[in-house]
Amino acid sequence: MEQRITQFLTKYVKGWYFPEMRITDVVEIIIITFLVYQIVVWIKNTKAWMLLKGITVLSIFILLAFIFQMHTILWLAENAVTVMATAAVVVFQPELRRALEKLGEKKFLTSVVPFDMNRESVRFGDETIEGIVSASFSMGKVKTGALIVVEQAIKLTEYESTGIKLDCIVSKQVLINIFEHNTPLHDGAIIVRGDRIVSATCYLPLSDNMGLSKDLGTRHRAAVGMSEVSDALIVVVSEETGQVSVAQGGQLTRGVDKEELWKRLEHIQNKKADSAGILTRWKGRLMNEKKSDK
Ligand SMILES: Nc1ncnc2c1ncn2[C@@H]1O[C@H](COP(=O)(O)OP(=O)(O)OP(=O)(O)O)[C@@H](O)[C@H]1O
Repeated sequence: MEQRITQFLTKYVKGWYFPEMRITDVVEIIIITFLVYQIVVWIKNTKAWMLLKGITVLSIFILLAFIFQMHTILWLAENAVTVMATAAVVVFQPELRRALEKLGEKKFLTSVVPFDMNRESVRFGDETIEGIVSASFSMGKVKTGALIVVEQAIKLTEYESTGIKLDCIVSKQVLINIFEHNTPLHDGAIIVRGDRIVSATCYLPLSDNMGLSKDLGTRHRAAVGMSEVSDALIVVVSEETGQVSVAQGGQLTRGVDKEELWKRLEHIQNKKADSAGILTRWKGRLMNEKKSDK
């Protein structure tokens, strides 16, 4: 294979210099390309994008200082590097944690190392999707605000504990009832794990993403914040406009329609839930719990 590549190159691209290439070099290039791409996507989707812009401006400034031999500025820059690197790690701790968690989620890792062999094949049923979609749009019609967090692989126990514990099957009626104005559970977010609502009135972390539209209030900021620190999909219904939006991976898609929301939920539906979850908590329907009327 390697010989054939070399022969081809020497035959058709004469006069060019090609260092000897082994298969491992090709694999290495592919891995590095993939890593660089992932880092660029990560930077683009987090506040690291702002940092990158700042670093670029600073680098240009230092380059100018170097060209014009401004020794004091160069000395300051040299000594500030370690402090700035430490500060960046502290500031970007949530993003770095999220990036490492994401690495652990990757399918290739689980296919190489079978960590969880007894996994469920479906995270939640179609009735749950139906319940979330129809409740969201019904609430949107009458401008009832709602915040629904659909948990994925990363367990949201720390956020669950900020709210009131629940244990009931997701249905359109239950969701509408929870978010009804002036009821004890309407404030904050609910967390959906599998087919069940496990907590209501939960407090979510607010995003400090400067790029978010200024007309968005704390409900939408909380949705984006939650999606920055976890892999959850968050459905937001605006009390002001009745619009249904979806936050995932730090990105907010505003004004989705029924089909789009259904597709987004369906996309995460078939990602497998981990076996530990199955052992410690039941997420599906109990024998005597019937499907709700739609
Ligand atoms: N950190 C949070 N965690 C969970 N829920 C929150 C959080 N912050 C605000 N909320 C919810 O959002 C409501 C306030 O929404 P606000 O009007 O500020 O946001 P908004 O994004 O403009 O949404 P809307 O379009 O519905 O008005 C609160 O009553 C509360 O239910």
